[in-house]
Amino acid sequence: MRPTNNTHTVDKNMLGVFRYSRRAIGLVWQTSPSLTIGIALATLISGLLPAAMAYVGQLIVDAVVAAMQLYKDSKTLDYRTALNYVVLEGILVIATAAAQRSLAAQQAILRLLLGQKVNTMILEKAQTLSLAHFEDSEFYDKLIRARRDASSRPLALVNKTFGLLQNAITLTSFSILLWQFSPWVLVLLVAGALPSFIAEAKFSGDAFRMSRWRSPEFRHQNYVETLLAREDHIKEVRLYQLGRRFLQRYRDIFVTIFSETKRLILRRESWGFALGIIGTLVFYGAYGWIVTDTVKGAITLGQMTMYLLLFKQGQSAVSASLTSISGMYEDNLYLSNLYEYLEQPTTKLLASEEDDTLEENALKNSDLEAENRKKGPKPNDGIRFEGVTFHYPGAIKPALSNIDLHITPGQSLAIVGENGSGKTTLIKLLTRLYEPSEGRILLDGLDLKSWDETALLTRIGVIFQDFVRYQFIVGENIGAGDDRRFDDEEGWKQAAQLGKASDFIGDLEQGYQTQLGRWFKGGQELSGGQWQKIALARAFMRQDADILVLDEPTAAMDAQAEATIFQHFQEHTKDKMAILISHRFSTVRLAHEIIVMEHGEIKERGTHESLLEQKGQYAHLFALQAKGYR
Ligand SMILES: Nc1ncnc2c1ncn2[C@@H]1O[C@H](COP(=O)(O)OP(=O)(O)OP(=O)(O)O)[C@@H](O)[C@H]1O
Repeated sequence: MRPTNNTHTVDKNMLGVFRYSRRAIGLVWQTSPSLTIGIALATLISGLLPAAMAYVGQLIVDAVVAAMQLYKDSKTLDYRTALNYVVLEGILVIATAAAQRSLAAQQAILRLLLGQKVNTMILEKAQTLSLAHFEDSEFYDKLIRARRDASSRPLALVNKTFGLLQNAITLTSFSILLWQFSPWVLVLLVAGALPSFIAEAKFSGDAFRMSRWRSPEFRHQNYVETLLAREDHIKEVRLYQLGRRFLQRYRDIFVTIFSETKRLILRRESWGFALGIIGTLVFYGAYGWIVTDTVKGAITLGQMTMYLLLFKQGQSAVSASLTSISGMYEDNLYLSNLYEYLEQPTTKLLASEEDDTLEENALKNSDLEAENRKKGPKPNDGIRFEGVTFHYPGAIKPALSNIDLHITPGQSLAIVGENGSGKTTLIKLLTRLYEPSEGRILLDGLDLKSWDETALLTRIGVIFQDFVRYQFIVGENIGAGDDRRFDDEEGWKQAAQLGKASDFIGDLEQGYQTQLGRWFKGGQELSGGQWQKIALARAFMRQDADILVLDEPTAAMDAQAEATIFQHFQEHTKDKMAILISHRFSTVRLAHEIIVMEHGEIKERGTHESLLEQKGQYAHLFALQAKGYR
């Protein structure tokens, strides 16, 4: 993956380090205005106190020198002034500690709140993205990168911005004091720091860009880690004795990432050292200058103490600023990545220009009433596929070509075909997970893309072959079929009855309250067939849905159980549309209409009897399977 343009822009423009600071501060402000103000105040106080302490230090030394002189001249002992200053400095030290502790506490609290906020934003955005986004590996990398460090980076950027501000305040107050010595000292202070600043900014940019290019490798390594350590993978990895091979792969990926990272670290540190020396030399040159001026009597001993302190602290403030800047650069690039993800355009499924019929154009007008999108102009017309062709993003061959279909309420359709013939893809288009590349799909006479999403989805109940096994309690696994009745215990029971799951649920010690899966304490694992019954019950939970789709969720059951379930399913979906994908002809034959798919096209269609008469592919496969059962 190559760096994007905006990382180049940041690279070219040194002020780029502040690019996202405003947004990060905005984000922090939204999270907690009071904490933001608290942090700003604590920062300001921490910034001013060092200069005040240095100044009091000068007053102490000068008071001591004056008191010594007084004692020498008149034998009068008066150390009250000096001691008062000592007390004052003690108070300032306590104030500094208070400001720093309060800063640390507020930052820690804010980190928790901000982490939660940014993660929620990332997850909310994920809900608006299409399935294609998740299948796109580059986009997936973006998502992973955005989630990694989500809790720390924005706050780190704010802390560093404030830290930089604090150092700027400190350095400005130092400058005011140093100005009295000589304006040239200030020029030296800035000039000495410049080379290191440039080097830091450059290397931080390099480090981030490298982590960006390396993102696929990191993801690969994470994946191998999952294979080696996750409960659902370990079984197969053990039995096939793949552990050693995968571990080697894990190490190999590290080696590729490591050598380049190591080179960068070494380069960064050696340049940092070399350029840092220039800064140190300049500082100590000025140091010498102050010492000689004191010896010559141009400044007092107290002033010398103060200037030396200012110089020493100035040096650390400058190096702290450099560290902040280099860190900020990385944080900024992280934020650019976060915003790139958050600003990813989401596909709008409404109105495309090229639709033909007048009726459609009228419907797809921009002022199309929201109500019109909740029902079609021809109720009970059912589902129509009209010349539907579909290419997966990046695929050369279409997964579906030129599909025409019509299913009316009360009808059931079975889809058969070899693996990869396009059966699941057809369902993905029907459920609007993807849009057709050509042609259109209508429900009750209205194009799917014009339908209001919620209105459309409440009409469809689907159980895919890779349905989700929620690591929740049994009841919630069923309730998930209808969000409005998620906790409806009566509803769970009825649906479980229809899905033939109630018997085995009754045998579970805690019935519907049994925790499922192994992820959480006390969880109970189910057999493949039992999970499928739970999934079926979930489909039955969706009472308002009049399009029900079963994409092979019964494959782990025996043929008899599958046929009984489908029969049962049809009885309870009398005026609904039922679509079944199955490789079992004993079930398929029960459907009103059957289509046979091959390479994304419909090869044969008809009832079981008419297809047998055609003596085509269907008849051939049916005979083969029947022979197997005999
Ligand atoms: N997300 C995807 N991205 C790209 N190509 C895909 C994707 N999903 C499926 N395909 C391809 O589309 C074609 C149709 O796949 P589909 O899943 O619809 O087949 P199917 O008939 O349901 O197969 P099976 O009986 O094995 O479930 C296959 O060639 C497959 O490789």
